[in-house]
Order: sequence, then C-alpha cells, then structure tokens
Amino acid sequence: MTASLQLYGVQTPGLALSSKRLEFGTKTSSSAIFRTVEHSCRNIALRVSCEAARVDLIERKETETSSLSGTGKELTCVMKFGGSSVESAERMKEVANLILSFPDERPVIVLSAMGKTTNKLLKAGEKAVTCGVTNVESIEELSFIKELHLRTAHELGVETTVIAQHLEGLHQLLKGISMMKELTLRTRDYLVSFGECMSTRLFSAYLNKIGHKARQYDAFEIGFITTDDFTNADILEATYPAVSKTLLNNWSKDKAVPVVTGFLGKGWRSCAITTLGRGGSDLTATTIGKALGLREIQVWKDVDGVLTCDPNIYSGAQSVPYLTFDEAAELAYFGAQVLHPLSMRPARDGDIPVRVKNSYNPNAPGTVITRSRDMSKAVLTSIVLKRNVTMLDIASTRMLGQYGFLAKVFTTFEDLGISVDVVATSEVSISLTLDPAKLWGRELVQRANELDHVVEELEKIAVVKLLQRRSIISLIGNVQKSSLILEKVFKVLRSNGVNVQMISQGASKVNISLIVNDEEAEQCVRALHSAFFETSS
Ligand SMILES: Nc1ncnc2c1ncn2[C@@H]1O[C@H](COP(=O)(O)OP(=O)(O)O)[C@@H](O)[C@H]1O
Ligand SMILES: N[C@@H](CC(=O)OP(=O)(O)O)C(=O)O
Repeated sequence: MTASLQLYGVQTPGLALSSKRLEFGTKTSSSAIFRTVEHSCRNIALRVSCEAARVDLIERKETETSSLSGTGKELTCVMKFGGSSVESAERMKEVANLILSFPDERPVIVLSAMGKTTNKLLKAGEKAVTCGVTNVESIEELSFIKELHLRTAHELGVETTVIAQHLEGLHQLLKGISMMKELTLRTRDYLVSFGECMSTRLFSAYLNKIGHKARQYDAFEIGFITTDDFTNADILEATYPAVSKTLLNNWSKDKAVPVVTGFLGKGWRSCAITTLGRGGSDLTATTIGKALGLREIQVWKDVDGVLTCDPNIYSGAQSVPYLTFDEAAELAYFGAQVLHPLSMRPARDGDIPVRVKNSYNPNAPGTVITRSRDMSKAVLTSIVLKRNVTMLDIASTRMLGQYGFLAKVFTTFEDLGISVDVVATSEVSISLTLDPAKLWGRELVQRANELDHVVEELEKIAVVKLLQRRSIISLIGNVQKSSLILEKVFKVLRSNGVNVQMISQGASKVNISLIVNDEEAEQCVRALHSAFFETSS
C-alpha cells in the first residue's frame, strides 16, 4: 500500500503551474518524505507546511492573491523596527505614532525583541546551565526581562495577560536548562524566541488599545520555513507562498495591521523554532516584502541610515543617501552591523526598494537601497571593519606550474565546512581569511581543534602560516575607480605607518578588501574616512 502526495507550484511567480505526484510507502518516515519533497521541489515555489510527522501541501491558486488586489486596500509596505526602536513603553508609543503618521500606508509591522533582551536571554540561559534549579529565580537577567516586560505592559496600559504565559514559559525553560545542565543550539533558539514573541504581543495590544486594529503573528506559525541550522537558519523557498497566503487571506477578511515577530522561523525537518542569525529581523522584513510583492521595505534603526563607517569607530560618520543591493549586501557581509548579511537577497530578487530610516529622527532622509544607481560620481561609499579574522598563508611545496593546487586547498575547506572570506592567489600560493562568524560562533575548544585540523590537512600539500587577530577593512564603492581609490588608500596608510598584509578586489566590483593587524584597524578606518569623506581632493 502506498500514500501519495500531489505537489503544486510555479517555476517562477506568474508562470504556469507545475505539479508533481509523489508516492511513498505508508512506512516511509517523515524525514524521508521531507527529503524527497525538498529534492522534487527545487526551484518550485511550494506551499509546504511542516507539522510533527505531517506534510501539508497547499495548492497554489494564482487567483487567490490577485482577487485581493484592486480593492485599494492592499498592504503597501513592511516597516521593521529593531530592538533599539522598541526598547521601552515610551519608544513603543513613539513607534505607534510614527506608523500612524503615514495614513496612506497599510504596513506589515516586523518587530525585534525589546532593547537588549536577546543578549539578556542568552546570558540567562548560560547562567541556568551552572546555577542549579533552586537558583534560577535569582538569575539577574530573568528578573530584568520580567520587570521590563511587565513595566512596559503597565506603561502602555495593556493587560499583563498578553505576556504572562510567555514569562511563565521562560521561567520553566530556564529551570529545564538548569536541570539538564546543558544549553543546545536548538534550546538557545527556543530561549531567545521569547523576546520577539513578547515584544510583538505588547505592541499589537497597544495598537488595539489606541483604536488601531492590529493582529499579532508568530513567524514560525505563518510559514517561515527554514533550514534546521539552529542559531543561523536560512529561509526556504516554501516560505514565500506560505507567508503570502496567511497574511493576505487574513487581511482580506479583516483589516488588522499584521505585527510579526522578526528573527524567528520553523525548521522544516525538526519543526522546532529556529533563528535567522543575530540581527535576523531585517531578513524577516525583506522576506515578507518579497512574499507579498510590496512597494517598499522600511527598516527603522537608531541611526540616520547606512553610514560611511561604523559610528562607534568614528562619530563623524555621515549618512549614505543611495546604495545598490550589491553594495548593501557586501557591506553587511563584511561586517556592518546595520543590516543582516542575507537581508538584501529577497529584496533584490523581488526588486523591492529598501529604505533604512532612523526611528529617533524620522525626518532624516535615511538610505534608499535599489537595484541600480548613478555611479558616475561615486568613488567610495562606505568603509567597513571586520575584526578578529584568521588569515592563512598557504604556499605549495611543489614546483611552479603545479595544477590542481587551488582545487585541493578549497576542497579541504569544503570538507571541513569552513567558509572563506577574502582570497588572493598566485599559481603556487594563496592567502585567505576565514569567515569569523562561522568559525567564532563555535565553542572555543571546537574552534581551536578546527583550526589545527585545517592546518594539518593543508600541510600535506603546502607550507602553511596561520596568522590570527587580523582585520578586514572593506572599501565599498565604485571599483571602476579602483586606481584612484588605491592611490589614496596607500598614501593614507603609508603616512600612518601601516603595512597592508593582503589586498583583494572583489569580482562583485563594489569592494576592495585590505587586511591589517587588529590593533591598527580602527586608526586606519578613521584615517581613511578623513581622506575620502572629509577632504575635497
Ligand atoms: N556603516 C554603518 N552604518 C550605520 N550603522 C552602523 C554601521 N556600522 C555599524 N553600525 C551600527 O549598527 C547599529 C544599527 O544596527 P542594529 O543595532 O542591528 O539596529 P536595530 O537593532 O535597530 O535593527 C547602529 O546603532 C550602529 O551602531
Ligand atoms: N533580537 C534579535 C533579532 C534582531 O534582528 O534584532 P535587532 O533588529 O535589534 O538587530 C537580535 O538581537 O539579534
């Protein structure tokens, strides 16, 4: 006896429906079904929602979405507010006023956890591992989180019942962690999810209280389907039609402003809560923008848009009015905290402009990110610093002309699952940096072992030098003017007595990367900023 599933999808939005029938034995495990479904549906946008041991396939009906348009009441944009924008009741009230000050917009709201709640939750989890069950009550961070959310409810004038269950659930979870004396990546994601679950409930209740009808949504319940890479999950294609269906269907029946948790998803295999990596609410926002085909995605921060450098390094950083998706993606990937590294992908795919604005200074124009911009006058756009990078100098032990050397080097990294950031090569030697986000996210011991292992493997074919505590300074801008940029860069660095250890010009044509010692990096950024943005020549 067999069970069969009919899959429906579209190759590209708007094109003809394609469908596929799959047959499984009734004893086939759910994970085997998921694997087959995933394989069969590559590049087919499908509504697949995963529940414990169940695959739910929902037929895509093109008419569903189109029947919602033309009413003049469609959702128009996404407005994402980060932790700094919703850190207190006062800030939430200001954000509500800000939303109401755009009466022509019908936004989907995406919120992060309040202020530094995510950090506090992680700290509480770490303390719970060692403190003993009877001491969980006195974890300082738990008291802080409880007090912050209860006070916020009181100050907003909403019932504390909207968050009571979550506060109790959090307490129980921390007790569980302390009993198990273990905090797995999966539990870590469940733990931090309390932040976004509570901020959205409070905010939505407040909007309703002031007469602006709103409805709270947990992203993991409305189709945010991700890989099972806990703490760093990636959004799967099936998310787009699923999220679109839920939000648009509900909106067509009831015009309540959707308030969605940022940062969270549901692992497609595990069905457990996942997170999209730190700062992941930006990615939630752009995913919703693409899923619903909205006019604009706004990400509201505590700075006047994307700046010419990290304001924590140099307070004179200026706001950048225009960026392309490629520039913004490169900037985020190379460490500018202001945007999540993957957040530009859905916006670029859907060709939806992203506006980065300041919720503390709404009148500032901010930064508009689009597919293209006038580059004729552009030289340097922004300077980004990534610290604590590991660099490897690898020289082949064979003679010049040895083919396959580079392939062997990269196979080693692939086999060990380590990603590489910046590369400079000759035929017999290669210098590269290792992605600190991937490497440093792991436990200290595991990290050291992995580095040893990399060196050990590479030493079979090369002489390897491991150089730690380096920084990548990425110059994002018009690489068509690279000679001009480099001339200025080397003049500045020479006058500051800094030796560049490696240089790489990305094929993306928007980024030149320089590797310097960690101790020299901030001073370099300040000197480069002064030369490029504060002097006329
Ligand atoms: N190039 C840059 N432009 C703007 N902000 C930057 C840049 N580099 C680092 N930052 C930092 O990013 C912060 C905003 O990002 P984030 O804290 O993730 O915002 P939110 O939590 O509001 O989404 C700023 O407060 C600033 O300190
Ligand atoms: N709260 C999560 C997700 C997020 O996006 O936050 P923020 O928008 O405040 O950077 C974090 O701190 O990582």
